[in-house]
Amino acid sequence: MSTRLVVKIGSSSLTAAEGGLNREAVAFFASEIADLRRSGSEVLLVTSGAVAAGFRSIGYEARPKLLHEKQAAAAVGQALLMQAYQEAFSAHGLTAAQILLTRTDFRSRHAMNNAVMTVEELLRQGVVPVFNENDTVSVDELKFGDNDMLSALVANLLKASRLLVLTDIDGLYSSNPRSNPDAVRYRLVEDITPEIYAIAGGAGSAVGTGGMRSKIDAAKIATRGGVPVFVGRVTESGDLRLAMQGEGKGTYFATTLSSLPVKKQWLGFMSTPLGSLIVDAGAEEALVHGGHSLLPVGVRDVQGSFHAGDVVEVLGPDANLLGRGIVNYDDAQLRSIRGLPSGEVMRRLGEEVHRLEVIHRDEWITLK
Ligand SMILES: Nc1ncnc2c1ncn2[C@@H]1O[C@H](COP(=O)(O)OP(=O)(O)O)[C@@H](O)[C@H]1O
Ligand SMILES: N[C@@H](CCC(=O)OP(=O)(O)O)C(=O)O
Repeated sequence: MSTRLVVKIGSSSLTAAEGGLNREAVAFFASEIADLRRSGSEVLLVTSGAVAAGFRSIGYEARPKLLHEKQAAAAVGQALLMQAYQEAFSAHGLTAAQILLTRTDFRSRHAMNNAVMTVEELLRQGVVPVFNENDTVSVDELKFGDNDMLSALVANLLKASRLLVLTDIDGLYSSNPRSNPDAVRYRLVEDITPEIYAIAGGAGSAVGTGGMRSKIDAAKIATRGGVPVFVGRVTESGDLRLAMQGEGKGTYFATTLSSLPVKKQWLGFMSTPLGSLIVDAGAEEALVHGGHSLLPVGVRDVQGSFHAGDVVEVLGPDANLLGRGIVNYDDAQLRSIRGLPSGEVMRRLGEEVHRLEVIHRDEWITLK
């Protein structure tokens, strides 16, 4: 199978702080991508820059902060962005396709599977899919977060060989090098620990959002789904190839995990939980380390209103998130049997019980 790469380019790499699209930068990245395509790699692009490219054209002096202003700027900037990509790719004989997504598009597994099939078809036809969040219609609670997150979800769903997150800095440093000149760079991160989170700070420029922290969030999700990640800088011809080959100017995040089935990706990262179950220490151990299903006896508390078949979050005794699963009981039913041994559950509910487990292990993903 050919190498499949997801390349994410941040606003800071495509636009100037005072706004407006840097067409030379777009042409440069298109030529780097075309080079990889020529050697047989499939490339999917996740691009930011719509808001930054558009705000000056409609008269704002700086990147707008209000939602409707950002949405207006994105409506203009996304068209400019795609026009620039179309031109830049066509100079290399390539066609670009625009895919704008919001989180609601992935609420149902059916819709998500359909989007995956469309992208697979574009790749079969040799097209470069270009993703961005559909900023003009998505509001905060419907957002993926930022494009670092979107790129991780795309990389997992399309089972990429590697995710390359391109930004204006050559990787993760021991603290933000903009404020600490003595900061040292990490070349390889094998495990994304709380210490790694602690050193990652916010955005470094007037156009970037999320900073290093959102790249670490994205790396965590991608590596969880079996996709290794590069976060760094690509400024000279050949840099993207080096980044793909493991010799780039940046930090590599390794993974030993294999790819997650699409159903579990949906469950973990796209679904909307409708309630929470608090479980005891024994159930935490069984779910997270034992690979077992959750039984009523381990459920301490039930929050929210849900039906059998809905997605719920599961929290440990300290209220820490353990994971998500598809629940086999309605919330009222579950309240009446929580903490009970299985024999007692059968006695009380009898024929009402379709599946004894509260969450079956096949319908569970650990997120701890
Ligand atoms: N520990 C760190 N190591 C490296 N960069 C960091 C760190 N903490 C914060 N940053 C900042 O993260 C910025 C990159 O994120 P961001 O501005 O959101 O870029 P993009 O637009 O490419 O997504 C860097 O320019 C840097 O200032
Ligand atoms: N979707 C937005 C970008 C959001 C975003 O994540 O930006 P960045 O941190 O520059 O990758 C846009 O196109 O302006």
